[in-house]
Amino acid sequence: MIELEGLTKHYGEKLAVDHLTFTVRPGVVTGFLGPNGAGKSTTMRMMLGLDHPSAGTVRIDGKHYRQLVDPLRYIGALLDAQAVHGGRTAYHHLLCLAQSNGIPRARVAQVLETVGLTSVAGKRSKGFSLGMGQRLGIAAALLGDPRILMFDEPVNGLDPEGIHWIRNLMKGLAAEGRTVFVSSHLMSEMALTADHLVVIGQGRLLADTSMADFIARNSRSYVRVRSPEHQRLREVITAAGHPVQAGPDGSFEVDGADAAALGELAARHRITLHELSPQQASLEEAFMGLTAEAVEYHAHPAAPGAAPGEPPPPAGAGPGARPDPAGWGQDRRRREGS
Ligand SMILES: Nc1ncnc2c1ncn2[C@@H]1O[C@H](COP(=O)(O)OP(=O)(O)OP(=O)(O)O)[C@@H](O)[C@H]1O
Repeated sequence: MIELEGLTKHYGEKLAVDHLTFTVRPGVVTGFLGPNGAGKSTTMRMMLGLDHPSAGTVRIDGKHYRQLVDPLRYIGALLDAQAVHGGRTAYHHLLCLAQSNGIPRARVAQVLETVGLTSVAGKRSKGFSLGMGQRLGIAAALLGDPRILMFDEPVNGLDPEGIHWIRNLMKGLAAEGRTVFVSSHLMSEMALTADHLVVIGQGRLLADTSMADFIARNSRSYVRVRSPEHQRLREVITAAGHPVQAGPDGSFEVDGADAAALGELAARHRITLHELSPQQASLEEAFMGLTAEAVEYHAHPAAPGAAPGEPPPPAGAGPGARPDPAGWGQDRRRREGS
């Protein structure tokens, strides 16, 4: 278990991490999300004792990182896969780590096998591809057989087979009762891997909840219906008190309704349905809805006729305004009355 209490980090004037309090629990994969510059890497570095907090504490199974004897046996991490002594072979890189952390030599061959690098164990890592470097970093994280694992962008540079492999690896580690904390910008992958999410923006905690709850809270869910008796169905649904909006291809969308109840309503009025499908946003859409205001670095479409290098208009103003994806951030704010 990892417990953060009021964790804060200033870099000069910059408040990179702002009073973060949350707990990463064992037995599930916890995803760590936030826009670029939100403070994820800084938080992870402080969790590993690599950066000193300006305030607050981190406890690893109840202890501060510096109190851990042979820390690789408690917590394994992949932070910067390129931070490897490139002149050493993969085997020697891992052997040095094992020897300096009291880990038996036999473990080196085991983790090389786990990550699929046995055949290149004798090669210098400076010749490794991005994906091989990533696998070597993961091997180092697994070396001490730790109860807690932390991965910063682990699928960077991995091909689809590699992405599939790391997804199953993380799920398997969590199923063994380990604590798995992982950051990624790849939302589709995170949606398949994580059970729980911690989301930060501009250093502050925005959400700490299950994947299903996060999507339900931060996006619009509705039922799409389609019928050859379009107008009659619309009248029946409206009369039942459900607001209706036009959808694509002659369908319409009913907010806040249950698909089964709508199907029964149509059946009672002997109306044929061609479609009755509950719709829910993806994790990516929910994430963008929640973090729209916490995004630090925006891309702006080039204004027609703008000279190269001309500064873009401010976010939220004029033709260069950043679109709120499907207005979901607004929907949420309206629901919450803010
Ligand atoms: N050593 C440093 N000195 C000064 N500012 C820093 C330093 N490290 C990070 N920052 C700033 O702190 C903020 C948080 O950075 P951090 O790298 O933790 O964000 P992140 O969420 O990991 O971003 P990304 O998704 O882009 O990797 C950023 O504004 C960054 O510029």
